[in-house]
Amino acid sequence: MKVDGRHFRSIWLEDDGWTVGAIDQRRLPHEFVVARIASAADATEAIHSMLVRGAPLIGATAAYGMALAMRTDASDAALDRAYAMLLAARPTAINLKWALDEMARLLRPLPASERVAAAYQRASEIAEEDVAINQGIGRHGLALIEQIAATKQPGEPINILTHCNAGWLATVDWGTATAPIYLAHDSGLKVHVWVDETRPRNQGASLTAWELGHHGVPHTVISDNTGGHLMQHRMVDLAIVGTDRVAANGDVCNKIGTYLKALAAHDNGVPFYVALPSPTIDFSIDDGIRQIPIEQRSTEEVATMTGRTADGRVETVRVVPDGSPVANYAFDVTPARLVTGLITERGLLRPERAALASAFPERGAGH
Ligand SMILES: CSC[C@@H](O)[C@@H](O)C(=O)COP(=O)(O)O
Repeated sequence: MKVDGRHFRSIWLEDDGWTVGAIDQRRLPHEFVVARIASAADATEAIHSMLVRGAPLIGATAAYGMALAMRTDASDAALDRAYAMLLAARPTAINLKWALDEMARLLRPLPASERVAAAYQRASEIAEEDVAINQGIGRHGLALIEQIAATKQPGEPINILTHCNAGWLATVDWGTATAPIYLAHDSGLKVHVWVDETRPRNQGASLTAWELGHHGVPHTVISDNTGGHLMQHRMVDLAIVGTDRVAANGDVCNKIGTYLKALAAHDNGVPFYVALPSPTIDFSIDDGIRQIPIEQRSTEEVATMTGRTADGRVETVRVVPDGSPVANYAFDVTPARLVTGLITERGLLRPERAALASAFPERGAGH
């Protein structure tokens, strides 16, 4: 997508043909800084520190991380070490394991002399596939938005609520939840997005609002507790969120607070859709609530807030009294029964195993 007239993806191979560039998402929206990833350790740290974040982008970064590892040492032992190190970078987004498994399955049978070129090739394909998948999600989600648009009076906006950042910054390009929104906006539909701020790291306020603003999509940032009120007053036509892992039974894991939005949507008859690329499906588990590992992050994220002062300095301040215990659960799981539908690259699906398995037969059970 465009930033100040220049086309950017969230991650790319640099012109030198081996280092990887990425937008440092920890610095947005205050500063636009490009980071250089030059080793598997750099890639691991980029994922762990949330320089890059969002399930599909974590997967693409890990794939490039494997390629960087092979460039240094293409032995079996180095492959195993890089796999284990990258896998441990973050626990919840299954795209990380999916991408590492893709790389390992390809590289293990090859002689060491062929591994570097093959790894870079597959990592670039994974990135390109993500872009194509998101465009597919966009087309199917656009049809949904068009249906709602047909029920509106001329000039009346379609109000879409989203949580966290499932935009182009969370993927290689386009985003998952935002792909239908960008296509709808670009096709001339009058969309307006309610952007949940998404404490504690404020991915909505810092990243989604930044993206939508740069693309000219009308939006309003709201505190995380506002969605229920808006839904009661018919101010939300549709909710679309992203996800970090969908269990085979259709349970959806996403950024903390998603479950509460789904409950409010259910109570108010608001359609609640989840946009996902197929690598986000974990066919190996059947109970998202009990089986998906929920990342617990530093309590500092809850106890502090970072922002820009009036004179332009970026500062972090404490908002919790010294001595008060703090907990920081980063994700929650929305049960499939609260999900109206899944927007995938192969169309809208019911959140259940049979629908997922028949849409993605090549994934089989457990892959
Ligand atoms: C297309 S991204 C979907 C999810 O990964 C996104 O909504 C989310 O929860 C990201 O969490 P984050 O902790 O910022 O990596």
